[in-house]
Order: sequence, then C-alpha cells, then structure tokens
Amino acid sequence: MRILADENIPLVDAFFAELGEIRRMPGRAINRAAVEHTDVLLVRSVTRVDHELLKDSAVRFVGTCTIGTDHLDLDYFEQVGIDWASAPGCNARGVVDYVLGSILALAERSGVDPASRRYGVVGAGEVGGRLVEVLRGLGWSVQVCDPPRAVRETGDFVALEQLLAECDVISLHTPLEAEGAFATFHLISDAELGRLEPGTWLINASRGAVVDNAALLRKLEGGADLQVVLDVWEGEPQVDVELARHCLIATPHIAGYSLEGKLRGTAQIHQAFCAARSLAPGASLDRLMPPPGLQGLSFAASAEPLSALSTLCRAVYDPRRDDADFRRSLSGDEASRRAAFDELRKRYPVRREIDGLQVHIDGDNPALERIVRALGASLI
Ligand SMILES: NC(=O)c1ccc[n+]([C@@H]2O[C@H](COP(=O)([O-])OP(=O)(O)OC[C@H]3O[C@@H](n4cnc5c(N)ncnc54)[C@H](O)[C@@H]3O)[C@@H](O)[C@H]2O)c1
Ligand SMILES: O=C(O)[C@H](O)[C@H](O)COP(=O)(O)O
Repeated sequence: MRILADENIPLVDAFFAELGEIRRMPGRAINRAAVEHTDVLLVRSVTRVDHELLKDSAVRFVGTCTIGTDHLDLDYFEQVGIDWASAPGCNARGVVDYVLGSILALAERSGVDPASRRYGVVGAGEVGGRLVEVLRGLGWSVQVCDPPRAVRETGDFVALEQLLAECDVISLHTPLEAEGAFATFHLISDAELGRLEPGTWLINASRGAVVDNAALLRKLEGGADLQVVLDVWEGEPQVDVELARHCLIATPHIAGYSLEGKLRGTAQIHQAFCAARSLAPGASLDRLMPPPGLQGLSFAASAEPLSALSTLCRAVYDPRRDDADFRRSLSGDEASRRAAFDELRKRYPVRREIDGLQVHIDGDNPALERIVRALGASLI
C-alpha cells in the first residue's frame, strides 16, 4: 500500500509503517502529481482534498488528523466511493485550554473578575461542549447557542441574537459551513458585531471565515470597545496584519496544538483506517504517549482560589507566549509572514493539557477543590 502523509503528522511511522510504504510532504505542496500513485492519503487542515486533487489518483482512503473537515469535499468522496475519516474531538481539550488561558489574560488586562462575566458559547459540540462543562463547573454563568442541537434535543439553548446581546464573553466553536440551514460563513458580521455591548470579549478559535474579518477590522478601527482573541484567520496562512494588531491575543491556528491532541489525531485515523479495511490495529497510543514534564502542583489550604486557577492554567499553557511569537513575525513582508505562519506551527513547542495535572491541596479549601475538578485535573 502506498501512503502519502503530511510531514506534520506525528507518529506516522509508529502507526502506519507496517501497513505500507510511507512518503511525506509539506501539506500545502500535496498536488495531483504527488497523489497519482497513492492509495492512502493522510492530511491536516492545510490540504484541500477534492475532485481537482484526486481525479487521476489511486487514492481510496483519505484520513485527516484533525477535527475540522471543511478542507475535504465529502460529497465527492461519497460519489466516487472514497473512504474517509477525521479525528473528532482529538484536540478539543487543547482548544479549551487556549480559551481558558485567553479569558484569564483578558481578565487580567481589564482588571475584571472572570467569574463576574456572562459567557456565551456558540456551537456546543466536541470543543464548545467541553468548554461549557468547564465554565459551568467553575460556577460561571454560561449561555449556549447551537441551533442544530436545539432542533434535535430539549435543552437550554438560546438564539444567537440573544446570546450576543446578553453575554459579555463570546467564544465561537462552530464548523465552517458555506451553505445550508445552519451556514456559519460570516456568522459574525456587521449586524452581529453591532449587537455586542461595549466591553465585550470575542474569541474565535473555530475557523477564520466564521467571522467576517473585514467587518471586524472596520469595527475595531472605528474605536469599538471590544477585546478580541483570534487563533484563526480568513485566508490563512495570509493574515490581515492590521486586524492582528488590534487583537489582544493573535495566534497562528495553534489553539488545538497540544501534544495529546496531535497524537490522538494520528491514533484515531489509524483506528478508522484499520476498521475500514477490517484490520486489527497494530499500535496503541497508551504506550506511545510520553508522560508530561510537569506532573503536579501543590497548594496551601490558604491559597486564594482565583489566583490558584491562573497558576494551574498558566503552569501548563499560556497563549500569550504564542501571541508574542506570532506578533514578532508580523513585521516582515507578505511572503515572509506566510512562511512564518507555517513555520511557527511546524516548530510548535511541546504543550500538554491541563486535565493531565495532579493537584494536592494541603488542607481544606472547597472553592479550590471545585476549580481543580472543573478543570478536569486530579485531586491527590
Ligand atoms: N483552532 C484550532 O486549533 C481548532 C482545533 C479544533 C477544532 N477547531 C474548529 O473548531 C470548530 C468546532 O469543532 P468541534 O470539534 O467542536 O465541532 P463539532 O462538530 O463537534 O461541534 C460543532 C457544533 O456547532 C454546532 N453548530 C453548527 N452550526 C451552527 C450554527 N450555525 N450556530 C451555532 N452552532 C452551530 C453543531 O451543532 C455542533 O454542536 C470547528 O470549526 C473546528 O474545525 C479549531
Ligand atoms: O481541525 C482541527 O483539528 C484543528 O483546526 C487543527 O489544529 C488544525 O491543525 P492543522 O491540521 O492545520 O495542523
């Protein structure tokens, strides 16, 4: 079997070497010539996989080691009988950690208690659903907008208009859908931005085009009292430098880049491939996941809960480091900025997930215990 893999997929050898011969390429360079003699194509989000790419190829399985599938033409796969798989939820926790870190940075910057804010989560699937659980676990007020779920389930869902008007922290976690009853392309544009109260925080770690970037820039240049965190951009790897400069946190699509998230992505695709071909999976992630460098933290019983929350989150991951690296790259010309966007992602440092922490509290501190549980960390 001939396997072509994006060079940024970790552990490809461990999971796929016994299944066939592996070639690697930069994801953006994968083209028709490269896939011509390929049976299995393993990609990340930067490779558009459609009729144009696959029409003369031997590809019969496409695996994307990502949550998002907006780069795949799934209708075409269906039409021509190409098996495919994505990795639902693989890096959802990493995105939650990114959003938590961003909220703490916004709170510190504005001198506001994050517990006093009203949170609005738009899209409550793998990522948004976990985020809602963590925020509610912390005892914070959360509204959820998810129209597709609202038609299927009974639950406490609100309309987007209500959420935008009533919440002062908005976090977007929808898929990017260009068409259909629940289309999300430019879900947040002039009208929606106009509904936001002064002092709102807006976070987008879903897909760039869920927010109309030009409308957002107009709003910010008009002096709107709006604090913005963007991990994803319309037209990546090209980024609107002015928009990035107006953001409190700007990062190159790394919200989900925890080590666990990346390795789970490969493992899930391996499992899906084996299931599609009725093969027994030959490798298991349990044996391949390295232990985290930071394993535990210890607090005195007198620890102030909110400051302990910051300590816990930032000990593992602080998105301001990624913001600083990205911001430095914005001073170059367009070609160097595009290259830097990809390079920062390719050379991304090892980052672990907050729920892998073990926390000891030296005595009784129920408020801090609640925080530890809400984060999904273990109390020892
Ligand atoms: N920045 C990153 O590194 C990163 C990492 C992982 C995922 N993502 C992106 O995050 C987004 C969410 O991923 P996920 O795994 O939670 O997806 P998911 O499919 O599990 O959940 C998406 C949720 O959005 C809801 N939804 C759909 N249309 C909607 C609409 N118009 N309004 C409100 N809700 C709507 C769906 O019903 C679903 O519950 C995707 O765009 C994904 O590509 C980004
Ligand atoms: O969809 C996803 O899983 C994420 O957006 C993922 O982090 C994208 O990373 P990439 O495939 O671009 O490396």
